Amino acid sequence: MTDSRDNIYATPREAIDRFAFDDRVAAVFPDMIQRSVPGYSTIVAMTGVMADRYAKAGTRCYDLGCSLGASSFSMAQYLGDRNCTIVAVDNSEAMLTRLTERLQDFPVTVDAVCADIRDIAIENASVVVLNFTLQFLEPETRDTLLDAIYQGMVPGGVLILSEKIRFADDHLQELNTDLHHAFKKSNGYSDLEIAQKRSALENVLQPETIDTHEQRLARAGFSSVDVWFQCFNFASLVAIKS
Ligand SMILES: Nc1ncnc2c1ncn2[C@@H]1O[C@H](C[S@+](CC[C@H]([NH3+])C(=O)[O-])CC(=O)[O-])[C@@H](O)[C@H]1O
Ligand SMILES: O=C(O)C(=O)Cc1ccccc1
Repeated sequence: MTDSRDNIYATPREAIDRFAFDDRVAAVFPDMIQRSVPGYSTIVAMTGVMADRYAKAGTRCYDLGCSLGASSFSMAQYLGDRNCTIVAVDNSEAMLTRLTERLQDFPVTVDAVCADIRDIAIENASVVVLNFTLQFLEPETRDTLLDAIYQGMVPGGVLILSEKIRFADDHLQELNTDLHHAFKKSNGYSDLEIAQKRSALENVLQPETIDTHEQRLARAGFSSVDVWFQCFNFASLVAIKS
């Protein structure tokens, strides 16, 4: 299957609707995320490498906010012969429908669940992946989710948390926002597309600082926390439950 090119924001609009993971977005999602998130393919590929190290036989590996399952597919490459269940969760029906189609010819079983990640039980987890999902939750609900994830993990398990981040320092915030836009331009997005999508994401994607993430992870109980990847205003953290 060839992926369709994202031109959702290419033509001028009178009013910009709030960004939503609807059918139009799901149809172009692989192209959209690849051209919008610096380091996306590295983060997805290393999610598999880390799952290989941490996934314990007989446990579950959760992909929370899985979209079309990129992180699940990456983990499955390594866990094929291990007795692990991959649970992929997303509350967008458009994403889940497409994910289910993709799973038809896939040799590894992935349980695809259409639900809000705040409403599911997280149990017996050795790997939990939150790749660019927490940023879409209302900030006041993030602590409770992280607490539930920690409680549902086995000792020695890993959480991979990837996010768009903001900077407390105004100069760094401006610099990294500009560099991110330059990255998008170099990938073929016009100034209009960048500006219109930025409006659509206003109050929908709410980035936090790395400090805020690290403090929340520590409060939840994670013992070792590290930023293992960062490019401009995108970062990925690893957190271990001891
Ligand atoms: N409350 C929620 N419950 C469930 N899903 C949610 C919720 N809120 C948002 N989502 C889902 O989280 C996903 C975020 S995209 C993840 C990319 C993927 N991880 C990837 O590595 O390719 C990141 C991005 O678009 O920047 C979407 O599919 C939403 O429907
Ligand atoms: O495109 C952007 O500006 C982003 O911040 C990343 C993104 C990628 C895919 C969907 C929503 C946001």
